[in-house]
Amino acid sequence: MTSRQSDARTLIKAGRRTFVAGLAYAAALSGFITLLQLTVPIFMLQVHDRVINSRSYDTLAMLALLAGFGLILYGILEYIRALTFQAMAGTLVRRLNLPTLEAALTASVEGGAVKATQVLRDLSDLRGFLTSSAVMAPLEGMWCPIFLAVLFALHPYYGLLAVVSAGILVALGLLSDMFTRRLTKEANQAHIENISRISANLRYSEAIEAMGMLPNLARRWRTSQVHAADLSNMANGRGRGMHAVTRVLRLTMQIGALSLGASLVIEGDASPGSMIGATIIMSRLLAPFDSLTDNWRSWIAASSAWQRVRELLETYHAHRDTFPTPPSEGPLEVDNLIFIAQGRDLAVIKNISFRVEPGTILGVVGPSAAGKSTLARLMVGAAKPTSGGIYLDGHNVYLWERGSFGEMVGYLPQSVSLLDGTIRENIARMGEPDPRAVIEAARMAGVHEMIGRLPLGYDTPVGDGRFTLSGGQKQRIALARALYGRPRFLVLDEPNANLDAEGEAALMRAMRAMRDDGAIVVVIAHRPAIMECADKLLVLQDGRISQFGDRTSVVATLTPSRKPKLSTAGGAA
Ligand SMILES: Nc1ncnc2c1ncn2[C@@H]1O[C@H](COP(=O)(O)OP(=O)(O)OP(=O)(O)O)[C@@H](O)[C@H]1O
Repeated sequence: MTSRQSDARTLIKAGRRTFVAGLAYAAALSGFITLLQLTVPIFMLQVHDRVINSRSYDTLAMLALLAGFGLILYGILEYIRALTFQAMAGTLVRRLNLPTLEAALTASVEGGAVKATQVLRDLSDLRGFLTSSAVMAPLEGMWCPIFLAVLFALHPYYGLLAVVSAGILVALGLLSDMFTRRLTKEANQAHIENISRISANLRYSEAIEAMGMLPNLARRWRTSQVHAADLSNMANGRGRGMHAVTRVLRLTMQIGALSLGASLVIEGDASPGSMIGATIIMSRLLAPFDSLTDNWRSWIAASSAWQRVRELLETYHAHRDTFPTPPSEGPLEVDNLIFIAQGRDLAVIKNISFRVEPGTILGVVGPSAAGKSTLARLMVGAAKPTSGGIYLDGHNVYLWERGSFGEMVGYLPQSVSLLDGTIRENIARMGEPDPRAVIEAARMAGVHEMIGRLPLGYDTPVGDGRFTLSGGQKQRIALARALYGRPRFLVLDEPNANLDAEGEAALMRAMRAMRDDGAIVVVIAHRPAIMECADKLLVLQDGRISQFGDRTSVVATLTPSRKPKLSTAGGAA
């Protein structure tokens, strides 16, 4: 068992414990609530059998007082039970929120974005379920024997009728479940996949719009939607049918109870009061069975949601250090690093090792699909090495506590996306912005003046889906975000892809300033000009290091016959 799994299991166990403890407490409360539900039938029984016969107002007043007290207590306990579930839902979601979000992030990095979105939805559905009436239904059902005991005490026939009726309703519930369970599950799954697929596609709305792909997408979506709707309709149809049968039977049973009571009264075997009381108790007893199937379905849906949360946590819960580590002042060491992507056989990074001292700019070049971006992701701990490791001052970057690691690291990914917030918030990495540090980072990225020219300046809202900035502007703001707080370790993946000459010059100035400050700067680029400021060059080819050393000596060893293969390195020459 890996540590990642054991950590996730502790979390899952804690979640289950919270649920079971809350359920046990609520079950005990439900016992008292069930007893107090007898208030009205017992009151009616007493009024019929005592007050009407004795014509005593005193007795009526006393009974009304006792019943009032019982009902107030009932209301209070109901309220406490609802609060218990609310607290349980709150605790469960609070405990799982961050780990689930972290696991969802890891899943997204590893290509499981659709699954991740669904699970975040599942967590919120679980919260809804835990505060719904469906979760209470079995608790109420488990105290049914109290009602049964009272019915048997009133007359054995009432008890027998109740047992038979409850048995029939349970059998109907099971039958209904048997008819609908598989269909409901398939319909839910189809619906989830549908929504996830279309929301994933909507992120590429510009390409869809520009190339007129909507009709094709709509056709595909409609086909899968019709399939999901068919399954859902079939399951609902069967469920509703069974529900109608159950309801009719339940009402018939109540009529049966009243008829039985009437014949017992006629025979002199029971009092009229007991007839009224028994009918009410009978209806209370059978009421939960009415929505047995609906509640059952909610439980199934909740258990599937929990299953998905569990799976995500077990598969993607990243085991990292929880103690902050001080910023590194030491070298970057890559040690026998191998990376095999999930579900792939072939390694993307094939056993590479190198070392870079502080105060160095390392340029990484190589042909397309050589593994450069993967190496960048591994360096910043966004991907987990399959074996070997990457160390900063001797500490494993993947295991590093994320908060302290983030303070020390600047990363500009290949595909830049700004988060939903203002420019100021984005540069400050969505934390509390330090105005001086924000402006310093923006100046270093050469973007301060450009931001100043925007109508709302640093308060301009940006993020996916907002079209306020050009590609180059976004890239420079993302560069400022990477430079924020003068990180000791800077990884820039294609930072000049969208930059003009002025932007590129600012970028090189920033890289040199960081290097002179003692930082390690790793830069991946296809456009060669930027490699002029590199101290060392690493040529990556098919996941292996083909050259590594001082820029001048690496460039010198690149023979003309090899240059075309390494267009960027060749350019650097
Ligand atoms: N998570 C992953 N799952 C599957 N394949 C992956 C994953 N990460 C990387 N790869 C594969 O590894 C190879 C290298 O990808 P990478 O993005 O690192 O190349 P690159 O050198 O940065 O290329 P480019 O210069 O075109 O950006 C590609 O074939 C890619 O499909």
